[in-house]
Amino acid sequence: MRLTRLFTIASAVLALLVCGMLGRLLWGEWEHYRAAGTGHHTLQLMQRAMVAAEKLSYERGPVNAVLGDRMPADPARRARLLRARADTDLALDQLRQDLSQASGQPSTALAPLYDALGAARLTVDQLAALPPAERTPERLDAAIERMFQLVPLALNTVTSYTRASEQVYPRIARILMKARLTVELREFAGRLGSALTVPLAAPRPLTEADHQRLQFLRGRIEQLRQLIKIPSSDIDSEPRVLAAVARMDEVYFAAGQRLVAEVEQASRAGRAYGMDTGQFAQRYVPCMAPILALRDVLLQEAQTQALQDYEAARRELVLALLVGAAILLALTLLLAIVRRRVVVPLLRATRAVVRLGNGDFSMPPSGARRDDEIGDMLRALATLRANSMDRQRLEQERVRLIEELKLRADTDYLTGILNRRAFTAAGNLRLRGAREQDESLAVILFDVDHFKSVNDSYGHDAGDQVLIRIAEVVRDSLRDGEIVARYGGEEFVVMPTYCGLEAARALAERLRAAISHEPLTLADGHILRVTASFGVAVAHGPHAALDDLFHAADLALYRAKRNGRNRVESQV
Ligand SMILES: Nc1nc2c(ncn2[C@@H]2O[C@H](COP(=O)(O)OP(=O)(O)OP(=O)(O)O)[C@@H](O)[C@H]2O)c(=O)[nH]1
Repeated sequence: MRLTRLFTIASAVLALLVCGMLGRLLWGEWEHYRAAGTGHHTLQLMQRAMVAAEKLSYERGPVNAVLGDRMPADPARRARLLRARADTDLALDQLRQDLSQASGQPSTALAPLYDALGAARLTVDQLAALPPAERTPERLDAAIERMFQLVPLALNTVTSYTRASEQVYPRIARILMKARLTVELREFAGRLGSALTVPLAAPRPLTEADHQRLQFLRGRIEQLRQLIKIPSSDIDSEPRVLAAVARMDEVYFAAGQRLVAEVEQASRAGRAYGMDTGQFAQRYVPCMAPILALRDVLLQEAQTQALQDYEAARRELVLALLVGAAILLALTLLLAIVRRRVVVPLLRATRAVVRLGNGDFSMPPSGARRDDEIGDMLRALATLRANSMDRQRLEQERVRLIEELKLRADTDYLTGILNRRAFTAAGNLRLRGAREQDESLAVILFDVDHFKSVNDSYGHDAGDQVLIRIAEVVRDSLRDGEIVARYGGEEFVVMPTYCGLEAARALAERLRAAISHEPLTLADGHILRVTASFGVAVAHGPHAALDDLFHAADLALYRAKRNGRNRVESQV
């Protein structure tokens, strides 16, 4: 797998793993934050439901007062009942609104309670409209029982929300439990007061059943009191909570219970009660207020803790977001650095090595100044490149020298045209071609006339200049395929392309004329004119040999010399 691909896949896998991990972490924190928000809201709902239950309990006091009223009815008692009902309705409406808001649609959770409340109020109103004599104990019991049934309906709502809050806030579950117990305590305290409604309204002495009922309710109330007092969390030792509990003991369990005991004692002694239902309620109901005050203190503590949890969850979510963003940023930076500092230089180095292997030095390795392992590698690569370039240069020099040597082996050192060895080789090749193609091959041998006198008169260097110039003149006069060589001393040989004797003679004549007409200017300014004598020979047929051809040309040249020089002779 290519390194870039491997790096891309590794980066993607790493990024996925980190994102997954961060996603899981953030999701957990988000859930915690959302649950804390929902739980906080639920706690508020629970508080509302408790208030509604309390108002329903409270409404029974004015109901008892109205039911125990004589004729004509006391307008103050009526007005208090209407106020109590309005308070209950307001509390229920607020609870209904909050429930609707929480579920996002109109809530029907309180429908059974509303129905029962409407029916109970109707029963109370119908009974209150009757003359006191017709308000029989059975009718009064039935009306009060209907009112009793309302509180459990409201408390069901309280109970379900208490559980919901406890799930989100296990830490404050014990506080909520105690708040719930105070609501129950208030309810049973209310029932204790209501148990005296009928005897006070009649008025009549308490029956044995009344006593038993009072005994049962007192037992339940004492049980709830003990449960509330059991230390279960740090909150129990909070000064505010301790003060609220002491106030409840002092007001309800001392003054409130004493009032109930007074009625009981009066009944046992056969004395008049000295108060009717309304007067009793007026004294008894305020005694229950500290129970609700304790509930409110506990709920406030629960709210405070829930708010702290909500804030803590929010802080943790923000912190997790920041940490997540920092991790992603660090990972991105790390991958970018690894890519820039390791992967890219490695790829460039690889490309440079591959090019070096192919003899291409056009890509110098960059970053060799780096002070790390990659820098070491790039420096080694630069050294390798320099060495390879040196080696290539040496190799080219060697090839050039070999070619030069080869050229020198084939070239005459003075004139630069072919030497005798190279001409013999070329001549033999061409002779073989002539034999194969059944062609004629000619040789023109010529020799500078009286050359010794040139040397003698102007010096050996001047003689050399003459030889160089004659070679130039002849070379310039030849066409492609016609070869000229220095055969030795002042003797030259020309081999035309395949041709017969006449064509060779014509060429020899042209060369002779070119040499004789060319004025030769020496280095010292002297102008010379030299001539040359030419011998031409032609070979043909399967048995033609180069030596024979030269020999024949040499004989013709000899004849040209003998016949006066500066002329062309051919074999006979
Ligand atoms: N400067 C110079 N002279 C050379 C070279 N090779 C041969 N010679 C001279 O060429 C002369 C040839 O002289 P000869 O063989 O007597 O012939 P010639 O004087 O040309 O007279 P003919 O050939 O009969 O016309 C000699 O003096 C050689 O020394 C050379 O490379 N350079």
